[in-house]
Amino acid sequence: MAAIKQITSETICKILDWKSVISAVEEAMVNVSEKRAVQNVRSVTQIPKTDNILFAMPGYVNTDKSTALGCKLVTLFPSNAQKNLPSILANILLFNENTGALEVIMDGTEITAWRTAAASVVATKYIRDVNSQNKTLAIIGAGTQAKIHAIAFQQQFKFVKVHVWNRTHEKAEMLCKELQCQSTLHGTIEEYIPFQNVEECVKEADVIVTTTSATTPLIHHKWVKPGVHINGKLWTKSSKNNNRTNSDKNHKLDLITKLGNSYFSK
Ligand SMILES: NC(=O)C1=CN([C@@H]2O[C@H](COP(=O)(O)OP(=O)(O)OC[C@H]3O[C@@H](n4cnc5c(N)ncnc54)[C@H](O)[C@@H]3O)[C@@H](O)[C@H]2O)C=CC1
Ligand SMILES: O=C(O)C1=NCCCC1
Repeated sequence: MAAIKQITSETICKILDWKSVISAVEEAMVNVSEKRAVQNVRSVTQIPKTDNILFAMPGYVNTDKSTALGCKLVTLFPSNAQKNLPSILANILLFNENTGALEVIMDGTEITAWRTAAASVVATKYIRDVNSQNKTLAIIGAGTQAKIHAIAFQQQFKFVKVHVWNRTHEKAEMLCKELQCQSTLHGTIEEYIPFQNVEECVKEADVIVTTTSATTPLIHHKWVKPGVHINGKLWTKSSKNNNRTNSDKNHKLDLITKLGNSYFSK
């Protein structure tokens, strides 16, 4: 049996670039839709009496360009934040499609983070008229997904303002400072603004990304502009809270399009 190849996070980080990742994610979505890829529903193993979860995410793709059989194994340990570790850690296993032998184990944490933001970019690209309308992006949260969404969205769309709200305001301030420094270094002119209040953060937004682990809604539909595009990035035990927005009988959020985890309201 051939030796199993191991690809570390250092190597993965050197390889990833936004143009390739966004185009690969878009291609993967098309392959799933056109049945060139098999993507079964992930299995969820929760460790009893904890919030800790192991997800198994298998997949197979067969196109003119490539064939691959793989499985991503992801852990979600929410209390890792207090240990200075990412709450989501992932590894990806690739198998020989003729023999089933394991050939590659690669770090999947960065790939998962980039893939998730790239999926939001693709959804936003198709649902919004990105060039003429997207002036303000609002990000709810200031963790891993908040930062990577800010980077991916600015790479693709160049919003003039990026608003950030987080439960702990200092973290929103820190993220804005970090992103502002990076944009200054790159000579771009966008403004990163931390908000104390969620309503103020989202009310002018053309696109919203929710990136928290909150289990109750944080945004009320009455606060958002007509036509706003909302990307909901999350995992909860209760799928009914999955878009982290609120609506009631009199003011219904009208979901006219759903693509992956993304919603558009009119
Ligand atoms: N990191 C990744 O690669 C992926 C993450 N996700 C999902 O995205 C969401 C965020 O993940 P990460 O950014 O990795 O986590 P993180 O641990 O880096 O950040 C979590 C964020 O949620 C906020 N938060 C937690 N509980 C809250 C509450 N009750 N109310 C308001 N805010 C609260 C924190 O302040 C922080 O901003 C999670 O639901 C996760 O399952 C989904 C796919 C991939
Ligand atoms: O890879 C993904 O997609 C994940 N979604 C929810 C949390 C675990 C990873």
